[in-house]
Amino acid sequence: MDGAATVDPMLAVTGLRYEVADRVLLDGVDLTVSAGQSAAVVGPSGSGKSTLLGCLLGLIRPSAGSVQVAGGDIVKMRRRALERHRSRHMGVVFQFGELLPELTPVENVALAALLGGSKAQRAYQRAEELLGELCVPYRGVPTGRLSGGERQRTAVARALINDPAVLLADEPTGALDAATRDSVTEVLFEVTRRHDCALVVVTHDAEVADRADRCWELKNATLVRRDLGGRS
Ligand SMILES: Nc1ncnc2c1ncn2[C@@H]1O[C@H](COP(=O)(O)OP(=O)(O)OP(=O)(O)O)[C@@H](O)[C@H]1O
Repeated sequence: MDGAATVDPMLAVTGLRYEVADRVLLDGVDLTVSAGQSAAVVGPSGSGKSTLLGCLLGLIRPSAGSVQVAGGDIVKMRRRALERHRSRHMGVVFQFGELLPELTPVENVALAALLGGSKAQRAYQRAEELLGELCVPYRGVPTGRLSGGERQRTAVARALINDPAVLLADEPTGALDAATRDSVTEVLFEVTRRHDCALVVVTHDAEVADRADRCWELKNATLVRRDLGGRS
């Protein structure tokens, strides 16, 4: 959908329901995130956080509810339209980066733009800019040779390359040591503000959850607001 930059909230989830086997994993889940804002989703293992993220990405189709991304309801979209919408308006950072280790960081980041339909010169130029902004060194060596933190910053650059309205992160610091975790956390929240994205981060990491504007716990299939040390 064009003109997404003017649509806010960038992400609006309403009445989401999903059941698997005989268990209801999501029931009446509502979540709204505006441009430049962040929401953390926490909860015990098995509570359904990955399932929720799958619904937000359009990889899992809920049995009820809507997921408005940049003004378009992805639940109602057919596969091709959904893939286009996702590539155009959503960026994802996974726990282990999910980058291609043989490609350079520039190639990994540019690839997402090329798949999104960008011209090669523009894709590579933008990839260089983003990697510079996120302080990824050695942009010409295979990504597999970078440190864990550098790889995650490359993954953040890749998530940003198509100027997404919505940024989703699944345990982005889960595989990092404490010092690296802090720098990746900083980058994630900083780019959310600078690039005016709506960020949803699923995390077990209290430090990450604490940085978000809002924190929600997935409990008994619904999202319950968690207090962040007195912040509202
Ligand atoms: N297709 C499926 N068939 C059967 N059970 C499923 C299916 N998908 C998810 N589940 C179950 O639903 C529950 C929620 O899974 P989910 O991966 O969303 O939890 P989670 O909160 O992300 O857990 P973790 O923090 O460990 O990653 C789990 O008990 C899982 O085994």
